[in-house]
Amino acid sequence: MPVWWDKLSGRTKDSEANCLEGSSPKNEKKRGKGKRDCEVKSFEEILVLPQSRNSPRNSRDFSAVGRCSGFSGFDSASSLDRAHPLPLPLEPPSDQPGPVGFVSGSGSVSSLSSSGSYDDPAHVLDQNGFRGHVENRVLSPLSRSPGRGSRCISTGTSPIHSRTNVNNLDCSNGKLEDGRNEWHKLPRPPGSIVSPSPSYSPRSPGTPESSGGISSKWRKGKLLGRGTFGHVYLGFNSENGQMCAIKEVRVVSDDPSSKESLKQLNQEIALLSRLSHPNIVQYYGSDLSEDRLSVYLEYVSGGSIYKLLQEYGAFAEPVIQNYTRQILSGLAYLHGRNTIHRDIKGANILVDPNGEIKVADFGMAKHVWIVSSSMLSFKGSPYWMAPEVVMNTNGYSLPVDIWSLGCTVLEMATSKPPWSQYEGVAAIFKIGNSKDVPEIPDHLSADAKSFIRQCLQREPSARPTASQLLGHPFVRNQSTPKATNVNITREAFPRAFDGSRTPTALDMQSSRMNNLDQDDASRLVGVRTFTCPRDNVRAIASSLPVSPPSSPLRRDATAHKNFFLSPPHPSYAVVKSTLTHTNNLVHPFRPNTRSTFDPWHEIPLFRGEAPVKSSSRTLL
Ligand SMILES: Nc1ncnc2c1ncn2[C@@H]1O[C@H](COP(=O)(O)OP(=O)(O)OP(=O)(O)O)[C@@H](O)[C@H]1O
Repeated sequence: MPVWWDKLSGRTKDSEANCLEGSSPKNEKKRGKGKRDCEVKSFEEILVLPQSRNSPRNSRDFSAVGRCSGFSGFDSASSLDRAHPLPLPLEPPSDQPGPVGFVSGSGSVSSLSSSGSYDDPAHVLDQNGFRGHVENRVLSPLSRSPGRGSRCISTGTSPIHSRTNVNNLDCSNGKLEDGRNEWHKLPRPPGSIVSPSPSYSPRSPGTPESSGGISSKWRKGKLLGRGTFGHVYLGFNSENGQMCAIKEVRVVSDDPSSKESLKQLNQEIALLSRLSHPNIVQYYGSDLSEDRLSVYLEYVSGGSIYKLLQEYGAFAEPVIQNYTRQILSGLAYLHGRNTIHRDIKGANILVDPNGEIKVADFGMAKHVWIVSSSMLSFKGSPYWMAPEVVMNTNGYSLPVDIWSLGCTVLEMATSKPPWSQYEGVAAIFKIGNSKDVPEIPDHLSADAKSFIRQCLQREPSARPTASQLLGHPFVRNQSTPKATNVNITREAFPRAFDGSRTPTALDMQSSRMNNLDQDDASRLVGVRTFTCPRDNVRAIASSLPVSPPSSPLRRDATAHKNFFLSPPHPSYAVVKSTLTHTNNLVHPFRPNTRSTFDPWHEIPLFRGEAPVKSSSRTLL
């Protein structure tokens, strides 16, 4: 559980106990005083409280208003805008890397409803049936120990195990003070991460724990970059020499843009805290201090693809192949967890000095959620945006990332995103209203062209999935041991690795290519004559997080639209029908099948297939 959680939730033994006894309406009626104690304030309520009364600028005061174990969201008025409760990451028992603790007894799922988290797409069961960080709250022994009037026995020698840091998950032995075993072990969900604390690094085993809370472990260093939602600094742990990236958003109680930034960062935490993959930037932990929310992330020192392109120009094809394969690998993992990134572009893909790719910036990411009604918002960066996002007719789903990947491959090949010859608004209409696909440069190999064409199919259902694309010859024909990554990357960007230039992060700020500028915004607002996507463009203008925080696009970001998602990606159905017609094939998308059939050879195989009908609707 992050250090700040208790600050926010203001747990007391009594209130916690009442909360943990279950918060079903039935129980709440029974509990009387307990109900009052357990009353959950939305984060919005917390943020708008007058300074004189429980000022949120003072973290102690958060505790006075944020009772129990959660809050219902930043904007309780809108189910779409309902924020994710800040996640409660778990520290893995040091001696038990596999299983996680499970709280038995009264720390029931029903207590979770008080946080409103059931309404939250990021808290639904993933395809493996695991509940992500909602369950973390249940799983954490600490989430209930205070409420039971007991505290955990600390077995660690580090001050991290002190009582003041109970929320740092010090109950690794699963025992309460009185020696009772209060939790039992469950198998860890596949792909789940149970220890997103900064001291945990899956690729740096044996990292010693440091004293104090999460924030006290890290000293803030130089500015690495600025994003739409805050600043990113280098963090250094002077006890163990480890580095991290600290993404910070300021908490300003009555500032809507601060609220939006917090919401966005909160969403990023919610998703990232459940992910662990070599090609996805690793989440370490988070902390809410008096006036800012900080997220601790794996530090990726090479900068983004966008930045490398700005500095060194277009990449050679082997580099593109290598990076693309790694991005795909990250996407396949993400999509396998029904999560859409929604903002794949060079600026959000980081490269480490070994040439290892890390997909970053999950502020836009969403869990695909099957529900009876749905709402989607326009999100993404215009030049990388899939047509279905612009058109907003049938909703969208995982294939939007595949389109954006195609755009990113073009970006790597030309150092510019597709449609870059058009102004932002014109590009949006080009994407949404025309039948054109971006130009593919002649100098690319046939495999590269074929790969890009596959990604940039206007019909989302025709786009192969990330897993399928991993079998495409463009990325399949690589041997990519780590050393190869290093060599390819060193060769392509010698100065990035010889110390002759340390790229500054400030020059990473968004360019016109990445973001609509203010002029674009005014023009967007003024658009009246377009027929088809006019409403969509308006919605984009008001909800796209593609402009600087000061832009009216950001300040007036209120519009969201209701619509239903496309049916599930039907590529597998297409494959199935293909198999019916081509007897021998076992799996046409994997190399070395019995047939010599190459699914990537020609596109028409995927064309003209009607989407599989589905009655389910998906919420983003
Ligand atoms: N893990 C990291 N390691 C190193 N640098 C990072 C890391 N995360 C972010 N940065 C730097 O900070 C910059 C801004 O980060 P990021 O894009 O995540 O912020 P954001 O507010 O979410 O941005 P956006 O405007 O794209 O939504 C990046 O371009 C990069 O230079």
